[in-house]
Amino acid sequence: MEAPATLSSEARPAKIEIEGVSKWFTPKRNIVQALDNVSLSVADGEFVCLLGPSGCGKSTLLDIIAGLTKPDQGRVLADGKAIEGPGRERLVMFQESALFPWLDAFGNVMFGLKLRPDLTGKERRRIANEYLELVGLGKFKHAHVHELSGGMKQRVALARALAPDPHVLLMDEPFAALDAMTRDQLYDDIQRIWMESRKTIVFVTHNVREAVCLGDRIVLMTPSPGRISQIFDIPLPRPRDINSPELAAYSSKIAAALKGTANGAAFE
Ligand SMILES: Nc1ncnc2c1ncn2[C@@H]1O[C@H](COP(=O)(O)OP(=O)(O)OP(=O)(O)O)[C@@H](O)[C@H]1O
Repeated sequence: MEAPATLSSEARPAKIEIEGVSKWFTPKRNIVQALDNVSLSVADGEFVCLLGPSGCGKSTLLDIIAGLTKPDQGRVLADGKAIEGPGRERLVMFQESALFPWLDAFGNVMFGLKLRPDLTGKERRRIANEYLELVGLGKFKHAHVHELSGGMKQRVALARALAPDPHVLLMDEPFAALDAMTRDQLYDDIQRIWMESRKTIVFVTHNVREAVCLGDRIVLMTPSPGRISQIFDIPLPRPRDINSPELAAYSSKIAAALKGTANGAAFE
């Protein structure tokens, strides 16, 4: 099950190449090393989960891929070019949906489409409708944010992130604040959408089962400083059922590996 980083992605071209990335923060005159010499290649169309305890640098790494934060050492390439800043080809979806409360669902997705000035207004409206249908919210396009459940808000956020057609979708614990039933439904949806679109997805989580349900590979990270400790291939067929015994078997192996890391006991 365990595989070196280079093996599983060698057949496909690399979409994202993280090369020797280190990052330090200096809060209140302390020095925190968030990432230490992290290297990882993510293949085109691959679904990679970054898994690890709080503080191991998952979000920092995602922000660096997004171009929101710069590494202090090393570099990240997207399609062979150094990432200089955020761009519409790499969009982030966060734990909190960050929707605009004064807009309805349709308006929020249309806002995301401002990143596509190449499209006409008519095309943007068609695409916004298409993505709201894709996430199962066609009937709620005129619902305002306060009328939507937590799961529906995350669906709108997903439609908003997908509609501009990014090459890479970066997801930072997008389902962590949702109840288990809503999450299970979203696991089905995100797998269906990924299988249809074959976007490259980098997904941050501290939930082992979630990572096994979604990832082609799971990148296990350890804190202080943030490093990659192991990479697991998950060759289970899709769509995967988070409650299946096969998935539970993988989860328990990975959870055991986590127990060997600092704070490993804190994992679900
Ligand atoms: N802007 C910042 N200023 C100071 N320290 C930071 C900043 N961002 C992150 N850190 C520190 O860097 C380390 C890695 O943080 P990061 O948020 O990337 O970890 P994480 O694995 O995503 O954690 P969590 O699962 O809790 O979100 C932590 O020690 C954190 O306190």
